[in-house]
Amino acid sequence: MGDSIVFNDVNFSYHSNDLSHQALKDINLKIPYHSFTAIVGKTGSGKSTLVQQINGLLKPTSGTVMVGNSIISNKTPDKKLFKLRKKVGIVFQFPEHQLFEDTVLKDVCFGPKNIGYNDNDVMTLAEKSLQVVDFPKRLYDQSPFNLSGGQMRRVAIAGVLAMNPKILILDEPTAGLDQIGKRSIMNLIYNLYCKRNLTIIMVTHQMSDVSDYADHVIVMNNGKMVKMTTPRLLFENYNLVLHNNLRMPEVVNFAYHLKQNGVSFSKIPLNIKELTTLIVNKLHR
Ligand SMILES: Nc1ncnc2c1ncn2[C@@H]1O[C@H](COP(=O)(O)OP(=O)(O)OP(=O)(O)O)[C@@H](O)[C@H]1O
Repeated sequence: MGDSIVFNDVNFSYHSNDLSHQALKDINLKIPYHSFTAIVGKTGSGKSTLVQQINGLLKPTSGTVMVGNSIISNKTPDKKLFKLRKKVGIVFQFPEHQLFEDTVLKDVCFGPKNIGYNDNDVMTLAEKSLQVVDFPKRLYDQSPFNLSGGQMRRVAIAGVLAMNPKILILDEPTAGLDQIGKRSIMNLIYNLYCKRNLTIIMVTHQMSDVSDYADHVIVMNNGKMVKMTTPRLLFENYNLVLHNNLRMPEVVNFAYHLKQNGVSFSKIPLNIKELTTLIVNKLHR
């Protein structure tokens, strides 16, 4: 059985002497092994801060995070986190921030080399990972900074996969991509989830991705976890959606998915009901 992730009373402040501005407040949650968990919430609600606690990039100001048997607290020495970082890979919100070598191939080799694989294994792992993300061989010697947004995302994902993580964290993996690019990256992530037995944790503003791929969803607001639930139950609790994450494209997606999931509009307050009906009609025109 693989590792689950447990947060026990986690608080976090970027300025340890100023507890009036906590980025995370009293977080208690459990993410099961081999689940696909989406994290949603308004800008600044603490999503990125939350996921960075899982591989110890940020350590809780108080409380603990458990990943399997590994424990992360503010007392955990950095050298103890090395093993954990092999197990938990993060693809950051801006992939260009994690690419720094002068060619794609060197970039993907960096991770496995850094964690101690020998040169032959490094090359095998890097090439295999680039194949898995469907990255064209003719571009291996290109600078990663000359690539399109979608290709850069693929290289960043390959770089993390080359370290054979068990848990893959993706912070807004489709931000800034067009619809085709978004769909293709999401298909790739979902394939990895199914074929590699990974546990996936994905920060997203795309409600349709929550409904299409996730089996659990965490709603954050102002540093607190408002709810951990299933996408289905989230859709049924429209007020929860409304108060935590309302942006126009999401209303469209939610209206559409409410309809698809056969959720009764009678559960929705009248003004929202009118709005969603209007949008759904527009969608099907
Ligand atoms: N490096 C930092 N130093 C100080 N404060 C920070 C830092 N990074 C984030 N914060 C603050 O912590 C809080 C949570 O930020 P976080 O980036 O986790 O939110 P988020 O939900 O991921 O937002 P977004 O959707 O915009 O990515 C915000 O108030 C933010 O301003």
